[in-house]
Amino acid sequence: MRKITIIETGIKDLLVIEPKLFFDSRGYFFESYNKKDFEELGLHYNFVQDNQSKSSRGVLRGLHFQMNFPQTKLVRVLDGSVFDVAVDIRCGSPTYGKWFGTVLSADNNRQLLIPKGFAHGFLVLSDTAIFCYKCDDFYHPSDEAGIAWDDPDIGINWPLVESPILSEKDKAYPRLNELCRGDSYV
Ligand SMILES: Cc1cn([C@H]2C[C@H](O)[C@@H](COP(=O)(O)OP(=O)(O)O[C@H]3O[C@H](C)C(=O)[C@H](O)[C@H]3O)O2)c(=O)[nH]c1=O
Repeated sequence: MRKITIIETGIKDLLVIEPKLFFDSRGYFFESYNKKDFEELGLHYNFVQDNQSKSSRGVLRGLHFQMNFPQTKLVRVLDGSVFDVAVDIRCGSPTYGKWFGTVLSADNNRQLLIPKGFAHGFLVLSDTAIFCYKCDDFYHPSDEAGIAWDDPDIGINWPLVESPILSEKDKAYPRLNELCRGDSYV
């Protein structure tokens, strides 16, 4: 019995994944990742690194990607809720520059499968949020890159109630049109 449901996002390869929960008098159980289920759905990834971060309400982390060592990410929320966003920056993609956002929370247990070639970020909606994710390549600090969270050409509709809390690094990222012209990154 397959224990995940796939929800299309309108952007090729970017998928929302809903796990099947098993409830009983003690609470619930679900498999947060099963390689066999993924492979039966044609989703062939070899995740090599798990990450976890905790953030307060209003924190926005992103939009990040690794330039030469791009990572597929399978992201979810263990506690609280976030508005999670992925932007297609695959040069030449028919949905290049298109964004998709969805609420990931400890209540909906939804996950977002973000393939290589996307920039990723999230805004914390709850008092705090614990965010965790699997990556299919390792962290390469010198390879980190990013796009301005408020790039007007992308036009992400962040559910902001006030200015987000950003790292100095995230405040300084360029707009997408400064990154990619034609079929390659500049
Ligand atoms: C990403 C990463 C970071 N670090 C260290 C480097 C810094 O000393 C510290 C915080 O790093 P950073 O400010 O880049 O963390 P985030 O802002 O959460 O970055 C992540 O947030 C967005 C949403 C992503 O999708 C990326 O996975 C990642 O860029 O953790 C590591 O040691 N390993 C890692 O894989």
